Amino acid sequence: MADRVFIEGLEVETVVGVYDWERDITQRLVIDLDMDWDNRVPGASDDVKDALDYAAVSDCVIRCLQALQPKLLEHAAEVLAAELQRAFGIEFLRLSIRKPGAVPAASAVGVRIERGRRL
Ligand SMILES: Nc1nc2c(c(=O)[nH]1)N=C([C@H](O)[C@@H](O)CO)CN2
Repeated sequence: MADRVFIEGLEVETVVGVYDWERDITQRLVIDLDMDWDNRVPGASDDVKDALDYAAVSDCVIRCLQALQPKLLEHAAEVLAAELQRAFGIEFLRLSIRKPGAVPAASAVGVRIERGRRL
């Protein structure tokens, strides 16, 4: 299945980081998601109930990360991937989390994972 629903550059402000000083502030994370979904069904019905609703997924990402307040980006990615697969029935997804301010000499650092089985 080559069909996807994607979200790029979703910005989430949350407590994140391993150091003590990071637990007292919020920082910006930037999320990219690429999710397998059979778009032929909503393509035929023109009904959002058949679609993977990118607005609902975006809300879920923001709520999940703000509740989790992770130390590591790896933990954030793992929990987020599992929650999105469970809540929306996504079989396979690619997820990256960037932390733009973390290494001043780099424009961004982060993690990227793939979870699930391709459709
Ligand atoms: N692989 C990782 N390395 C580091 C992480 C992380 O989440 N994953 N986090 C930090 C600190 O929180 C850093 O971002 C503070 O600037 C260091 N390395």
